[in-house]
Amino acid sequence: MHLNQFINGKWVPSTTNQTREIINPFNQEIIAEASEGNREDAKLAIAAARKAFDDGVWSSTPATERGAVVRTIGELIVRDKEELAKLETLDTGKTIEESRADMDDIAQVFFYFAGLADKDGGEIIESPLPHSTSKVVREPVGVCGQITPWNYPLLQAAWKLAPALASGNTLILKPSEITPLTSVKVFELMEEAGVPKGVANLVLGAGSEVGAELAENTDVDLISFTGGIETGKTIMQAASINVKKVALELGGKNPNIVFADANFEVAIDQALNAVFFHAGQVCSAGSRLLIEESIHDEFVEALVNRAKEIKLGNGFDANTQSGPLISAEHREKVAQYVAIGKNEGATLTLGGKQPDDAELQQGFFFLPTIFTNCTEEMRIVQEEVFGPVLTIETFSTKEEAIAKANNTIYGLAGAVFTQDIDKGEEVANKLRMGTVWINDFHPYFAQAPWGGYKQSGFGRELGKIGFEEYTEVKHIFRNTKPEAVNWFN
Ligand SMILES: NC(=O)c1ccc[n+]([C@@H]2O[C@H](COP(=O)([O-])OP(=O)(O)OC[C@H]3O[C@@H](n4cnc5c(N)ncnc54)[C@H](O)[C@@H]3O)[C@@H](O)[C@H]2O)c1
Ligand SMILES: C[N+](C)(C)CC=O
Repeated sequence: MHLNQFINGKWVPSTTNQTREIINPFNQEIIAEASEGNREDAKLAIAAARKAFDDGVWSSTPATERGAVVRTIGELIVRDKEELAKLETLDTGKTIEESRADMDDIAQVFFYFAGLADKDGGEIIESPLPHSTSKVVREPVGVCGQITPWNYPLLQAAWKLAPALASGNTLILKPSEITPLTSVKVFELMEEAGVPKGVANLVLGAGSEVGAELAENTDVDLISFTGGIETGKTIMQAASINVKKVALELGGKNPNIVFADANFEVAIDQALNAVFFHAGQVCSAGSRLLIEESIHDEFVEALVNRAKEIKLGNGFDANTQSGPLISAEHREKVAQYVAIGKNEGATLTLGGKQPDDAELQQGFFFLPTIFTNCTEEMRIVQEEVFGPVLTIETFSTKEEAIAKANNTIYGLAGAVFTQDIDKGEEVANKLRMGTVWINDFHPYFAQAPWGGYKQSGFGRELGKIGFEEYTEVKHIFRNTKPEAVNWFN
C-alpha cells in the first residue's frame, strides 16, 4: 500500500519523494509506505488552504449545503466502515471490535456537526443606542492546522475535521506519522463527498517538520492539537508567533474513586475496563485507582484475578481482548515506568513485563500491570504512563478521596463509584476535571464537550462548544440615522 498526501485537491508524493514504512504493531510487518512530507509540503498545503479560504469557496457556501457535504462524509464512513475498521486495527493493533465502535462514533460525529452547520443564524442584540441595530454573528476562523496522535487516529481527526468543515473553515490535517492509514482513506471520502479543492489538505510526516510548520506558519489562524503535554507546550509557544487561536487536548492521569458502598461487581468490571481498554493507551484511562480502605483487600484480589485473564493477541482474532502497544519505543517507556514504580517502593502485584507466549513475541505486548501500596507523591501515580499500568491507593473519607484525586497537574477525566447519589454528585462537583463519570467510565459522545482542566489542556472538542471553537464572534452595529458626532466642535 502506498500512501500519498492530499494537497490542493491532488494526491501527491512528498516534495522530496521520501517515504516512511508503516508498521503493524502486532507483528512488525510493513503494511504501507507513506509519503514523508516536510516543511515544504506543509507550506504548499497551507498556501492552498489560505487561498481556498480567502476565495471564500467554502465559507460562502450556504451553511445548509456545507452541512449536507459533511453529512455525506458520515454516510460514506458508514458505507466503508469495515474497510476503515480493518485499516485502523492493522495500523494500531486495537481489536477489530474497538475499531468498528470507533467508526460508528466517527460517523455520528460527522452527522452531529453536519446538523449544527446551519443552526446558528446569529443573535439580535437590543441596542441601548437610539436609531441603531446590533447583531452578533459567528464566522469561520480561517485556516486551521490540525495535529493528531496515534492512539485513536481517525476518531481524533474526526473531532477536528467535522466541526472545522461544518463551520466553513479550510484546514490542513497532520496525523501521527506512525498511523496515517485511516486519515488517508477519509480524505478519499471527503473528496468523493464533494469538499472543494484546497479546503481540506492532508500532509503526512514528522511532528518536528510538518507539525512545527503548522504551528509556526503565520498563514495559519488556528491550531488544534491532540497529543502529549510536552508537544502541546511547544505548539503553544510556536503559535504565539502570530497569536493563533490554540486548542490543546493533552494527556491525563485520571482518578477512579471507588467507595465501599459501590456495587462491587460493577466497580470491579469498570475499573478493569477503565485502565486496560486499548492496553491503557487512552488519554482518559482510569490508571489511578482510589479505593476506600475498608474494601481494599477484597477489591484488589478480585481485580487482579480478572486482570490476569485478559486475553492479549491479534486484534483481528475474535478472542483477543487487548492488542499490543503501538511501538517498541513506547513499550520501553512503559517498562521504564514499571522500574520507577518498583524503585519508589510500590508493590508490583501483577504483570510488569512482556508476556512469554510464543505467538506474541513479534508484537509490542506488555502484560496488564497492577501496583499496590502506592502513595500520591510517587511518579508512577503522578505521571501519564499511557500503557496497561494501574496504581492503587486508599482513602478513608470522602474529603481525602477528593483531595487525593485533585492532587495532579492533569485534569482530563475522573470517575466515582458509589450507590449514594448525593455523595457521587458532590464528588463530581469537586473534581477539577473536564469530564467526570458517576458509576461509569469512558463514555464520550458527539453531543457532549470533551477537554481538560489544568495541564490537560484547554479548548473543547465535540458538543456545541466544539463547533464554536472553530468560529470567530463578530458584533455588527448599524446606525440607521447617521448624524455628525460634533465631539470636536
Ligand atoms: N485529551 C485528549 O483528548 C487526548 C486524546 C488522545 C491522545 N491524547 C494524548 O496524546 C498522547 C499520545 O499521543 P502521541 O504520543 O502521538 O503524542 P505526541 O505529542 O508525541 O504527538 C502527537 C502529534 O503531534 C505531532 N508532533 C510531535 N512533535 C511536534 C512538534 N514539535 N510540533 C508539532 N507537532 C508535533 C506528532 O507527529 C503527532 O502527530 C498522550 O499524552 C495522550 O494522553 C490526548
Ligand atoms: C478522547 N478519547 C477518549 C477518545 C481518546 C483518548 O485517548
